Amino acid sequence: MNYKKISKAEKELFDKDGYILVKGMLKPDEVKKLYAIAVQDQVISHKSYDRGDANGLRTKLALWYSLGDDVYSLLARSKRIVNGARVLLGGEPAHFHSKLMQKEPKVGGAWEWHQDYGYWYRDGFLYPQMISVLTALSPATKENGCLQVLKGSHLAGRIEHGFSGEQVGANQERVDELLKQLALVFVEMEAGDTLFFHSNTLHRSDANLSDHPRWSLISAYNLLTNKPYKGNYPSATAPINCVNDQALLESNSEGIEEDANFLVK
Ligand SMILES: O=C(O)CCC(=O)C(=O)O
Ligand SMILES: [Fe+2]
Repeated sequence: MNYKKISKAEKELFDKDGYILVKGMLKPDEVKKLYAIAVQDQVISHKSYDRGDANGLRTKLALWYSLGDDVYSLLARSKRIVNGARVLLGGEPAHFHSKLMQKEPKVGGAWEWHQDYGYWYRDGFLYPQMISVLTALSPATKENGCLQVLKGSHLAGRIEHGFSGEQVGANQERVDELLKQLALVFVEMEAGDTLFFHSNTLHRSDANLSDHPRWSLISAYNLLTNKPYKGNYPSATAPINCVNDQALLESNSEGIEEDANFLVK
């Protein structure tokens, strides 16, 4: 089977726009398997916490640091994803964390405009040499609150972030100015598509008021040399133990282990 590979042209686009969308990164069988496991995964379910938005709507998420042999981690460790991170970061990546986002019908909350580096700066990463890799496990549309990105906003550098309810958001005055100049793109995705975006790319999403869930897996990578100077994030300071792209389909894992190092809220 041939799997997608990030090309030089995609890297150039990423450098210019701050993101690239890779259609069909996962084969239909793979995303079907991943989603079926995710929705019945009791460990994910009880390790999840929620984040409220300004209207009190809540998105559930489970976040863990070190990668194991569960199917989600196998995707985050797969050659195609790690190689994508390597090409786009321009060097050897390490894995910071992965999270399973569960934006349920009618209740899934909105996310304020932010840069992921707005958070990670506080976690002790000195450089924005970091990337988010979001794979849609179910279709993402305008109706169910797909991700929105401001094209080219990564070139603005890190923007000041402050608390906005339970979330951390980018300075609104700057966001408003950038909104006048840059294209706002609704990133609609089919299940199995993957979006790579720069850690300084401004993004947000609307609440999911539709009848359809929006689930996604987001893995964050840093350049291995960009180790955090504080905190305890073992996987962010070590090379990734990569697996072949076939590993996901070959795995017998039923879900994530109870003792994975989850973020506990
Ligand atoms: O998937 C979303 O709607 C936004 C999530 C996000 O940006 C984040 O968790 O940093
Ligand atoms: Fe984000």
